[in-house]
Amino acid sequence: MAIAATVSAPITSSNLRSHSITRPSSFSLINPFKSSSFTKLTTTSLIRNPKFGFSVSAMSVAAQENLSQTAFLDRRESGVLHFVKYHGLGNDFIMVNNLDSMEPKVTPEQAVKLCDRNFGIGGDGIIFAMPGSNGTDYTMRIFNSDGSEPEMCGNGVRCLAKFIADLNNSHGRQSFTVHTGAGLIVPEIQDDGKVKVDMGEPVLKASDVPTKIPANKDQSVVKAKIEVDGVNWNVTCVSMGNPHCITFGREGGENLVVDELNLADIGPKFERHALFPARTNTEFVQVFSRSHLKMRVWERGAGATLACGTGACAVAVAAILEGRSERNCTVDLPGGPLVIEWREDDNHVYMTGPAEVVFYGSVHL
Ligand SMILES: N[C@H](CCC[C@H](N)C(=O)O)C(=O)O
Repeated sequence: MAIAATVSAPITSSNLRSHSITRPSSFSLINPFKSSSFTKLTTTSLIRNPKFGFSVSAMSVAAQENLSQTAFLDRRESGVLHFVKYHGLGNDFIMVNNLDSMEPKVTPEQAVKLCDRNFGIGGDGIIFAMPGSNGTDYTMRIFNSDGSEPEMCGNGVRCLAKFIADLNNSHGRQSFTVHTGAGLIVPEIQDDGKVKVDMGEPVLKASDVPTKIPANKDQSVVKAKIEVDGVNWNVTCVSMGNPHCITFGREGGENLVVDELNLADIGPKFERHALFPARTNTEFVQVFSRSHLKMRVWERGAGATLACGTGACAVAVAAILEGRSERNCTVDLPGGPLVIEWREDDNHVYMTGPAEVVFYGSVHL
């Protein structure tokens, strides 16, 4: 599959005029950053744009049309995938409008190539907005950047909510019901543009996480000990639809200083540990106070990411189970903070955070 990505950055007609034409090309560019309307650029040449360090292509500006910014996603050219890039605190996804089918438009093998940050678009995963099922508004499926398919993605479902609003050209407070591998998930776009997500109930039963770590009397794994590469770690295991192994430190050691960890070394050893039959996401946590935690994450199927929404939820649950945190807390991730609440009355976990569009583009599959 040859990927020839056309990428549009925050460009305006002014900075297009200011650059010399370098070589001909023939692909269409989307300028989604016009405030109220959609300007379709047709191109016959490539313009090098030193301001953004990569090429944009534009030759003439077609008449402005009052279409949604994502109208180009409706264009159908065989072998071309139109997408929108979103991120949630730097955990970034290629978003695909898959509303016309329950079959993903991209295979797991293609997802690996598209997520490659040198030879593809780049991303921690690719997310498909699909028709609803079991009475929900939508369905979300996701492929990790290694091509594996997880059950759920917290940052991703916030991005999905904003993507759907974009597709519908709808604004303001709105919520959707989304069917996922973790069951029903309900994201709500708030007045300030952040997204609050009802992430459902955490799963604590060891065999459902799943983990083979010997469980407590109540079938959960809380403050258990596992040996990883000759070191004993204290861990608590939680599923948010996907498996999470949370550690606040080594056995007998002081509290973790997470910035000192070599994630690339220790992360894969947890991810592929024999005690996690479906592999696991692993969160390393530092406690600042009973309402303020800091974490780094090595994600199953994606490696070290800047943020993990299900991971932040699992961390809050583990901290509460270990008596380290209140039910409302802020979890600092490398990409920014998430606000998490594990509500006693419905046992649901709620996560609030941002989701931002980065660019629109099209690639030849
Ligand atoms: N890599 C994860 C899925 C993405 C989770 C993360 N990005 C989030 O925001 O929850 C897994 O295989 O379970």
